[in-house]
Amino acid sequence: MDLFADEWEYLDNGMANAVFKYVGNNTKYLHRVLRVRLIGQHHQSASYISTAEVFDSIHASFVADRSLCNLREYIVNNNFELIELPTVFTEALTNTFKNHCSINLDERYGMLIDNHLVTNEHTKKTKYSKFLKLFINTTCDSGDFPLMVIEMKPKWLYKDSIDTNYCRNCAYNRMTKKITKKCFCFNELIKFKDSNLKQTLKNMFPISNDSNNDIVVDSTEIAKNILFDYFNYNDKNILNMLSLYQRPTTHNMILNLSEEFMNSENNKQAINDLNLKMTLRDVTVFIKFYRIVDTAGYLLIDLDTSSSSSTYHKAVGHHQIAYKWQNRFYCIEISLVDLDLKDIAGKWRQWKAKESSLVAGDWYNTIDVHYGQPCCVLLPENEAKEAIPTILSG
Ligand SMILES: O=P(O)(O)O[C@@H]1[C@@H](OP(=O)(O)O)[C@H](OP(=O)(O)O)[C@H](O)[C@H](OP(=O)(O)O)[C@H]1OP(=O)(O)O
Ligand SMILES: Nc1ncnc2c1ncn2[C@@H]1O[C@H](COP(=O)(O)OP(=O)(O)OP(=O)(O)O)[C@@H](O)[C@H]1O
Repeated sequence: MDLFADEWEYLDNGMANAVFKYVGNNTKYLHRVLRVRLIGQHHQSASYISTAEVFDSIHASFVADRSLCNLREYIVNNNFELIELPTVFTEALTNTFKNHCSINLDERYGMLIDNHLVTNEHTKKTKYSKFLKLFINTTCDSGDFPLMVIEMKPKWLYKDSIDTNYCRNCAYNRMTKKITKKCFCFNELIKFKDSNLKQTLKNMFPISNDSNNDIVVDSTEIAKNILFDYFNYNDKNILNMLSLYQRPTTHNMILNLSEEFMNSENNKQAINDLNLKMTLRDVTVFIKFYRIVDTAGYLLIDLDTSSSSSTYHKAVGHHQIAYKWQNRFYCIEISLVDLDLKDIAGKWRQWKAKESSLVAGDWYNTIDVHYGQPCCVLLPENEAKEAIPTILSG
């Protein structure tokens, strides 16, 4: 056995999983995290979805199935690996980290994933909201630019109806008081009429008055410029792609769910599709930034200088793009994690109840001046179709 609890460090956890970072010397686990299931509401119920099932569904839905091929490389990039966890290891991990989380000891498997947060004691972490975090390693390995990582949970990236004032994210955040004053909305990064992408990026990453660290201020500015180029000129950007695959196939899909619909054999495909859409409405996106220089200071990637944008860019793949900004070269690398299949049989009633509360409370419409003006007004469906490519080529 080569798994030892004292070689793992607790990183974070959500509702269903805890994530541990490897800090030992075994090359097999270097730069990887281990994701294990927690004891939760449903961990002993018949509808519990195990790590092995999550792993198989990621493979079946996002890797083997070509219909979601525009997301494939953001997922393959994680190098997901299913590993069997010896009971002694899980027990030791549970004991060591019992103050942080309660691991499900019945689970036989964990998932190894590439570590996207290469944090250390020099990392400055800024949590702008529950849905947006920025990590900057203030020690610069690569030229004078630090390694930066943005972690975002963009949630629902479309509007079901153009007639409502707020999108689901804004309506839901107001209803649940998760966010009481809006600074930005992820839907503003999706192309829409009169969008002001530069202002949105400013609102997303405000420079705090007490920030006297030049590296943090300068690198955040560079990252904002690169992100502007990425969201403005790249129609196949990750948020456009998520938006495309998240959209419901019928109007009021969740509100119309019923026992009859859920129990009908004829609806199996529609139910699986909805489950996939709900999974994609709850994913995490990591965007890593670094400067490209090799040890001798030479450029590693030839850049396409014919681009119309102010920064020059070249796609190594959709998930990895090189940019030139003020005569320096940077790379962004994008990964998609937390692609857990939902327990649809156990959850659809909650989803319907949430949607009913949003509608009953008129949260999509009533304008709340304290929260901020709604500016998540998306393009009408016919124009949106033109803005977002529907050709699903690889
Ligand atoms: O209902 P939502 O939109 O609040 O989403 C839940 C998430 O809340 P959030 O919006 O991130 O604050 C919630 O996130 P947190 O654990 O609260 O960070 C879960 O992701 C939950 O999914 P699951 O039960 O773990 O499968 C999510 O539940 P699902 O609706 O995806 O089933
Ligand atoms: N590959 C990774 N590299 C680095 N950190 C990670 C990685 N995957 C997850 N994390 C961190 O661990 C946290 C919890 O992980 P994760 O989102 O998978 O848990 P979860 O229980 O599924 O969350 P949720 O309840 O939101 O669905 C994330 O917010 C992120 O900060």
